[in-house]
Amino acid sequence: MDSNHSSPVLADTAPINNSSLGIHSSVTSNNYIAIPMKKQGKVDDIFSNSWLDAMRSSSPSRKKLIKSNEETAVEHFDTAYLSWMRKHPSALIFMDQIRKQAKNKKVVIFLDYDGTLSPIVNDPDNAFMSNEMRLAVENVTKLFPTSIITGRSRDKVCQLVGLTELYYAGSHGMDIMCPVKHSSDDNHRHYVGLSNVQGKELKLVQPAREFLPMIEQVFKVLVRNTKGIKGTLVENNKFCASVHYRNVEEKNWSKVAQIVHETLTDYPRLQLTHGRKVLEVRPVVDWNKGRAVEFLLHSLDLHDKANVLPIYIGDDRSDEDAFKFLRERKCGIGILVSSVPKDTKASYSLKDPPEVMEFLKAIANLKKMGQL
Ligand SMILES: O=P(O)(O)OC[C@H]1O[C@H](O[C@H]2O[C@H](CO)[C@@H](O)[C@H](O)[C@H]2O)[C@H](O)[C@@H](O)[C@@H]1O
Repeated sequence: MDSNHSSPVLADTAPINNSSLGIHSSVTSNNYIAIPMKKQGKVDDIFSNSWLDAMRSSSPSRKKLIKSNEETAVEHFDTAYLSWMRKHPSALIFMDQIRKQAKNKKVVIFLDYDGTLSPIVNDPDNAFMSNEMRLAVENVTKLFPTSIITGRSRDKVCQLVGLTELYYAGSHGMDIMCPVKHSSDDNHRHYVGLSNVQGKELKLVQPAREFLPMIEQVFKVLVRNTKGIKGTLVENNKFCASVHYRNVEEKNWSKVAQIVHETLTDYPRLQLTHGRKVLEVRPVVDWNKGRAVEFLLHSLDLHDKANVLPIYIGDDRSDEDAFKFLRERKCGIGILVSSVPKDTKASYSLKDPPEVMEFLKAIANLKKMGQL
């Protein structure tokens, strides 16, 4: 691979038309789903098709070993994974290529939390990062400007990460705490206030602030409406509400989808995105993890393409907005964390959080040895 952007660009839209029902929904490359303004026809059909497909594919598990004979256990899936890795090579194996791209540039690190720094677990409250990972992140923050960009609320992720020398963007980038900008700030309209954290003056930027009461309301409605479905968990992520179905029996997934769908018909200013076994309800605003990366680069005065190399590591569909931003910017490295082949705009891949940790250690070592 000769550049940051040599993997194929994906088709922008995978249309899902239920035109016979008078409903036109589509999943875009950003994974936003248009919510039909009014219900028509048999809504059940919708959930048995597009939504359910998206729900099933949201967090695929690795296929089990299939023994082809006594001696060999062939993991058929590996063939597909290896072929996918030709397009999205391992950032660890291709570290030297990354080092060359970063040479004489200021590296800026962006990290997603769940599935990137912490393993995916059944209970979101138990998604802890290991102490070794925390140390690896801490070492990186001492060498490179580093931000965490997550779907979780900013408060929650600050608590989970527990490090102060980095910047946090919660609610898929809609709640950013970052340095006070030195030069012109074209996003000043999103500015909410100043905060003093351990003697450092930081500013708070919340582009969807007006939606706060609406999200609080829809959160309560979703909790009430999904109460009867065993295993459902609704999480309040401040500027979005996440409806988890990881612990719901698959036969009930269509019920979860239907409830979320019906709830959203009362909220035309909210939209739905899919994450890993989670339906994310968020405001219809032109803001996402990609916009957050762009905003942070400006706030850190690190938007100069000639001298700065942003590296973004994430595992989920919402991270695709950041990968897309870097790809379109033609400067930056997107790394998808996945142990299965996935459509992505990232250039490189890492298999799982332990590999992310190895990558963070490796890039920190290169810097310490003066090779970056
Ligand atoms: O942007 P992220 O940091 O990746 O956050 C996305 C969502 O992550 C969390 O949910 C996911 O991880 C859980 C814990 O491992 C898992 O149980 C769940 O199935 C995953 O979807 C978090 O709980 C959500 O609020 C975030 O939006």
